Amino acid sequence: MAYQYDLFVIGAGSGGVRASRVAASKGYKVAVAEGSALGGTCVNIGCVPKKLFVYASEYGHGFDEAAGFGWKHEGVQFNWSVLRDNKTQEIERLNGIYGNMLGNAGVEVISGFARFVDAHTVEVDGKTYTAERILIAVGAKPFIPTFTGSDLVVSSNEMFYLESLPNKALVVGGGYIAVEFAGILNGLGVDTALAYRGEQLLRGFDQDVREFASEEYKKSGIDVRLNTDVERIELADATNQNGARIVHFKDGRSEEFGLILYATGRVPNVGSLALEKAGIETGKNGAVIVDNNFTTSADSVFALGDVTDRVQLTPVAIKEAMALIDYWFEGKDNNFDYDNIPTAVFSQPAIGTVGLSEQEAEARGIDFRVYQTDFRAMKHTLSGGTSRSLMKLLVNNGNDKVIGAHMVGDYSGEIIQGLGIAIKAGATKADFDATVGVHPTSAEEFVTFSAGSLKERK
Ligand SMILES: Cc1cc2nc3c(=O)[nH]c(=O)nc-3n(C[C@H](O)[C@H](O)[C@H](O)COP(=O)(O)OP(=O)(O)OC[C@H]3O[C@@H](n4cnc5c(N)ncnc54)[C@H](O)[C@@H]3O)c2cc1C
Ligand SMILES: NC(=O)c1ccc[n+]([C@@H]2O[C@H](COP(=O)([O-])OP(=O)(O)OC[C@H]3O[C@@H](n4cnc5c(N)ncnc54)[C@H](O)[C@@H]3O)[C@@H](O)[C@H]2O)c1
Repeated sequence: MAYQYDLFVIGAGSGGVRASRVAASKGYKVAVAEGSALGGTCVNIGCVPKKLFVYASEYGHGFDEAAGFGWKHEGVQFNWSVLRDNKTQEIERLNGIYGNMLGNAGVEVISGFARFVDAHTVEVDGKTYTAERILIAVGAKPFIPTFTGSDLVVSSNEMFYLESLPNKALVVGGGYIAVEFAGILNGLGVDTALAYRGEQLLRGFDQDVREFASEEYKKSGIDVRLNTDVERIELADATNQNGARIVHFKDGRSEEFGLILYATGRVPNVGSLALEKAGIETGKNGAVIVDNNFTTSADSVFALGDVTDRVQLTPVAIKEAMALIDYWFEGKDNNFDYDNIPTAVFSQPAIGTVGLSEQEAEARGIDFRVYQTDFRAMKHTLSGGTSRSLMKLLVNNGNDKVIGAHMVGDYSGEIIQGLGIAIKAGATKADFDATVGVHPTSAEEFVTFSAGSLKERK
């Protein structure tokens, strides 16, 4: 049977854009349907605008820190609408670049939300399209638990377009988005509380990193409240939908906030796809189940990125797209390696991490040692700031290979990328020791760890 397209991609986000662009450049006839803005979550309501907000909020501390270096600042003011609108302008510029990139590659962009008709056919706004292969790259959407007053909170989606900044905000959650936005709000001068229902923030990260980061967030001015859960929320004035909210916590306390952000996870965005029409199986939270070649239970349908709910990161979605391209064009069987993915949390201070945490290494039964240090970064000797940095290296005693690197402190995200290469390449502690440090930096600590920094493990 002749199909209209070799490939129809649903969703022009991180994974979908890469897959459609490269497939088209290799000769496939490709269409991509996008119901919202080109570039997906990362470009529009994720990584990029978030990082711009982080830069903006870092100035908040920067002005104070500059005094110790001789700068005098008076009458410094922050204007939210300038930041928000400049950010939106930049994002629109990027949307245009994505449109050009797809157009230049020969990809047909179809505006609208797609849904399945069968395993080779999709429908967008009443029009049907057939394709030999269909790729689901629809990403994820915020999950907010349902409770009394849950309609009075916002998700990260809305944070990028707020009419105004509140005086006082509550962020609920303990993952990437919660700590990043708590840092942004705090840096922009909002009185910020971060409430997490568990014992410690950032589940899944190294325990020392979690504890250290949590303390640093407190020092930076965030009111971190652990073991804190919300019971219900109501309007302070029932006639003012946009006014203050009263949060009733489960411990009986109540408090007023101008804004409540729920950052309680993201779930696959499959609701309107009619996956059952194509016989596509889903798992927990609706995640599309795929095999190691990103093939769903329907042979002609593939899925990657956040919709598969494995590792929700842009570079992972992009690498998965490239692996799928290799499978389609080179017949290469995939064994995508989800180990040793470097990642950064753009909180303030930032966290960079790659490889195993101490707890993961223990769970795997590895015989390993840990080098660890924490110190006041040179900048803060004059800034008056009390923040400290943490660095940690895990080394396998069996073969001397570095199996994990973790950092909390300025530039962690930048520093961890290089360490990711070293660990991926199988570098040993001896390789790290043989590397000349860059002085004076924080990063040089990673190549100067000596026996004196060995951590006593229980
Ligand atoms: C606030 C925030 C900050 C983040 N920061 C980072 C970061 O710093 N670093 C990082 O690596 N990752 C970050 N992420 C995660 C990153 O954005 C995602 O992992 C990444 O975008 C996933 O790519 P994807 O291709 O799977 O989906 P997406 O980029 O989400 O793209 C999916 C696209 O599909 C479209 N779509 C959905 N349904 C349909 C349909 N039926 N028809 C047509 N189109 C449809 C959507 O509109 C969207 O454009 C962040 C996420 C958030 C929310
Ligand atoms: N810098 C980055 O690379 C970056 C930044 C943002 C997001 N992301 C990606 O997006 C994903 C989603 O981010 P996220 O922060 O929304 O999710 P997350 O899974 O990292 O964190 C969700 C948090 O919400 C808590 N939670 C869940 N249900 C709850 C409930 N009912 N009540 C209270 N708390 C609840 C969880 O315990 C957890 O702490 C991340 O896992 C990450 O992969 C990456």
